[in-house]
Amino acid sequence: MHRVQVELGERSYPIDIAPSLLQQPECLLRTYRHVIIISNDTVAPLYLESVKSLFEVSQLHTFLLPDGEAYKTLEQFGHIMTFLLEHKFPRDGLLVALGGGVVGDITGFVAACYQRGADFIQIPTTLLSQVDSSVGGKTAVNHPLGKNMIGAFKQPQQVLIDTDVLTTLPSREFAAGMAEVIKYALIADADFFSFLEQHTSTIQALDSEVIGRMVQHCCQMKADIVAMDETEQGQRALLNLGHTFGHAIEAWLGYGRWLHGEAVAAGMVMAARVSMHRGWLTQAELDRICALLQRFGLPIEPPEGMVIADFMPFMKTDKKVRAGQMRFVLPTAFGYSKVIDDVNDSELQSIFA
Ligand SMILES: NC(=O)c1ccc[n+]([C@@H]2O[C@H](COP(=O)([O-])OP(=O)(O)OC[C@H]3O[C@@H](n4cnc5c(N)ncnc54)[C@H](O)[C@@H]3O)[C@@H](O)[C@H]2O)c1
Ligand SMILES: O=C(O)C(=O)C[C@@H](O)[C@H](O)[C@H](O)COP(=O)(O)O
Ligand SMILES: [Zn+2]
Repeated sequence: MHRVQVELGERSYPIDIAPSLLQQPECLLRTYRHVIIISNDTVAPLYLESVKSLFEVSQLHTFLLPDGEAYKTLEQFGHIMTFLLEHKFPRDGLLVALGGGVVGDITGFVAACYQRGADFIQIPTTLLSQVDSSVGGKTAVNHPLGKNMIGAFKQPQQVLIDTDVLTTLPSREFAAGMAEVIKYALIADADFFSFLEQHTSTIQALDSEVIGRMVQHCCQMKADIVAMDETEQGQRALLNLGHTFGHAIEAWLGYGRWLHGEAVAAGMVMAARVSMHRGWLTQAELDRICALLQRFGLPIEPPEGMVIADFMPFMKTDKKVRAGQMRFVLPTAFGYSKVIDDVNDSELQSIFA
């Protein structure tokens, strides 16, 4: 088993990573009298029984969301709240997020708000949620006018990552998770980029050892950044590489048309194009980024028909905007990124026209 610790003082917690972790009841840090598992109608038939058997409690209930990004909404948040109140869920109970990033983000937001704060644990079942969304405490729901616009920072009590669950994940979803994996390499780790290039086939074959190392590496990188800057006052914004463009794609298309990871992949290429325009990346480096994304079946262009003017309204209301100025995370060298605050409309027009 790999363990990564997120060091946040009294809000510190472990991330445990292992195959068959969900068969090991001793993986739970502490006991609760009342537990509510939140999942969806795709994941529950696969893993709900295993997760239920981890708990020995008098009160255990399950709430199932409809599946999909389109349901990461305030409306579903309201339905969960009603369910908790109807089941007299106490503030010292435990919420369990069993699913991908959609279930994790909405459950975390419920945990942040229910009676002003309840405990929750993350049991992420997609690659994307294992390497990214289950860690760091960003929780949210979407709004038609912007992605993750309503949310809170709320750290989980622990994160349980059973890498065996990836065997049932559709390949398109696995690829979407690889976009966030590649993101870590482009933020700060050129050696990790080479590792991913060298291990593409074993990763795609779900080699247990390679997947375990890769998930641990991403969780460690994210844990280190979050420990430095929990609420994104500075360095944490690096985790947003590709997201300023990517969130615009998701919102413009309508949530769920492109997967989050697909939008981030195309967004990272757009960010890399800005970097190349500024002389920070060579054409060969841009080609190398595109090649790796494409080997994992990810898009490297924005959706057909989406022009730079379509991005602008969303990018101008991105959460990173400060004093009215857009801020972008851009690679300033291969495997090294920075937050840049002097990109303007005309530069974007000239690159993407
Ligand atoms: N909080 C954060 O820091 C953070 C980070 C990255 C992404 N996100 C958010 O995460 C969301 C995307 O998460 P996602 O990519 O996990 O998508 P998702 O939660 O929609 O899950 C993807 C699909 O896979 C299914 N699924 C999940 N686990 C499965 C399994 N083991 N076997 C078979 N099917 C399975 C789901 O039911 C769903 O259909 C977005 O809303 C994004 O904004 C949040
Ligand atoms: O944890 C973070 O910080 C991230 O930015 C991780 C991203 O992969 C993730 O998609 C996050 O939800 C985006 O955050 P947002 O603040 O731009 O909504
Ligand atoms: Zn993301």
